[in-house]
Amino acid sequence: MEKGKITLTMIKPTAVKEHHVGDILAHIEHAGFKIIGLKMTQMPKEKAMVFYEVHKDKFFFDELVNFMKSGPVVVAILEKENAVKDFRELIGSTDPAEAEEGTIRKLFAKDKTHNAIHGSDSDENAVKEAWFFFSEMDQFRY
Ligand SMILES: Nc1ncnc2c1ncn2[C@@H]1O[C@H](COP(=O)(O)OP(=O)(O)OP(=O)(O)O)[C@@H](O)[C@H]1O
Repeated sequence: MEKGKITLTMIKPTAVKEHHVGDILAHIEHAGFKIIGLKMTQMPKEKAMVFYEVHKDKFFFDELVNFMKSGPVVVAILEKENAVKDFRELIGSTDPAEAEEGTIRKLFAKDKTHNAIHGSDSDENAVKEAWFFFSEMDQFRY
């Protein structure tokens, strides 16, 4: 797993429940990202709290954690040059009302909390988040 070339994404519970997993993964692959790790999982409250720890003092933290633990998520490690920056462009703004046309959040998000998808915000966090969800044998080179 090469820092600078990977990002971590998570398709959030509402998008999974509404059967958008296939469409979202197709969107990601068509944009040139290679899936090098992939799984469905459900985070217990403690794990969701750790994942979003940087937001623990924000007013939306409880709502965010409760939402993220509410159902299965699909997590993937994605590989591409400039993965973090390019992926954040592909997903669009946190608030879907502000997201550009054609972005994943514009297409599939409902509101700021139920915003369909996560993307790492730095190369450091991408690596950290990849190890948070995937062991060595679940990360692939091909
Ligand atoms: N003002 C807000 N009201 C409600 N929820 C919010 C707000 N700001 C952020 N969030 C929630 O917290 C998550 C993390 O916030 P962050 O600022 O890191 O946005 P992001 O990087 O676009 O999203 P993510 O980390 O999920 O990729 C957002 O995806 C969103 O679900």
